[in-house]
Amino acid sequence: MQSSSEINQRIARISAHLNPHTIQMEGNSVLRRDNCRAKGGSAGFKVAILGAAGGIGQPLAMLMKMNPLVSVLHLYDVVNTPGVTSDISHMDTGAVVRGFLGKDSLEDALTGMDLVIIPAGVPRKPGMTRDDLFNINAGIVKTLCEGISKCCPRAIVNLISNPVNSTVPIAAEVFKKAGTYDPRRLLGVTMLDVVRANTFVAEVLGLDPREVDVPVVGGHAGVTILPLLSQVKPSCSFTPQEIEYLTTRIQNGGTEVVEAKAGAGSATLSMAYAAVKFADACLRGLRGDAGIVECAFVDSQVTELPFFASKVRLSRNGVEEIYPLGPLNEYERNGLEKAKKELAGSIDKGIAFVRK
Ligand SMILES: NC(=O)c1ccc[n+]([C@@H]2O[C@H](COP(=O)([O-])OP(=O)(O)OC[C@H]3O[C@@H](n4cnc5c(N)ncnc54)[C@H](O)[C@@H]3O)[C@@H](O)[C@H]2O)c1
Ligand SMILES: O=C(O)C[C@H](O)C(=O)O
Repeated sequence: MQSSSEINQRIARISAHLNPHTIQMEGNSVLRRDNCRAKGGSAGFKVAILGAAGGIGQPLAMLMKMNPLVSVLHLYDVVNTPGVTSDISHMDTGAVVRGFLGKDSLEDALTGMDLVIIPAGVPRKPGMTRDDLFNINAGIVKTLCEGISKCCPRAIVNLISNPVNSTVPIAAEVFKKAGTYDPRRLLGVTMLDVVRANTFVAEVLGLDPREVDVPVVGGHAGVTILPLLSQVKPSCSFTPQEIEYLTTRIQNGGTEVVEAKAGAGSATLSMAYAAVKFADACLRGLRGDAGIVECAFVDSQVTELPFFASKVRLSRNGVEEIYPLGPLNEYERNGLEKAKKELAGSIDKGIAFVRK
């Protein structure tokens, strides 16, 4: 026979399951939020994913749960987080997973985080540009960044939501307004452009993509995506036709996926892969590993524009060093001028959105 206190405990556990606002799911145990134990938690960093129930968010959450550098994983969305959290929390890896549903739980989701990854917002449909997402996603990113300023102002922020060329300036303005802006800690994620460039270049060269390193600079939309094919490692050369083919394919990689998905969204799986590769680099930087270099869209003085994507070295503080573009050939110099012209407008639009 069970005692009444045992029965009460069981009822509390069942009601915690049923009320998505009050549950926390930790490893294999489900506990009320006001009575939590970090059971099974390993030493590591606390990471929040905002938009965790989406097309990118779900595989990203799964891959971050597999990352040994993560001790606590917070999954926040305005829909469906209880199901995603329950599902992912059954994985027998070290990270403790907690789900947060709806805007009232944003502050709890963010408090104490070391890294916040943001794939929240609407994706493109065929015929749309990334800028067509501005009207909806600008407001979403602004609200989420206000929460970050308040609850985890020293967290590293990886911003995925499009248009990245405008959402990163929006985030910077929100942080400036709150007095919490540290340019080293805000990074627009352009890793998917690098991942695509490595893949497409490897195909042309007949190499394993893991052996190829293509710097991609500028921004994350159309002509602002500028692969520097003259700086590919291992050192190689391309015909003018190959350069034209590769540049166009890398710049249109996102559109290629949007069209293939025919209305069902944009890149999610390759993006989750790229986001985890980038987040892992940020976490290794936070841990103090040396020589972590990746491309990212950051507050920059590499050009006359206030934000620009180029190679950056990551450290305990986020972006420790921003590398210059290096020698460009004529094709790349022309590409750079086109990229800067379009980028300038997108950056201004983001800044104006917050200052208005
Ligand atoms: N940077 C890149 O390289 C890159 C690559 C692919 C997609 N993206 C962008 O990432 C974003 C997400 O794409 P997706 O395919 O995952 O879209 P999706 O619609 O599948 O998922 C988005 C998620 O965001 C959530 N969301 C909406 N408003 C929110 C809010 N206020 N707070 C928290 N969550 C909120 C939705 O509920 C949904 O679960 C899009 O803007 C897309 O363009 C960027
Ligand atoms: O193309 C998109 O709209 C999504 C993303 O920016 C991508 O490059 O795949």
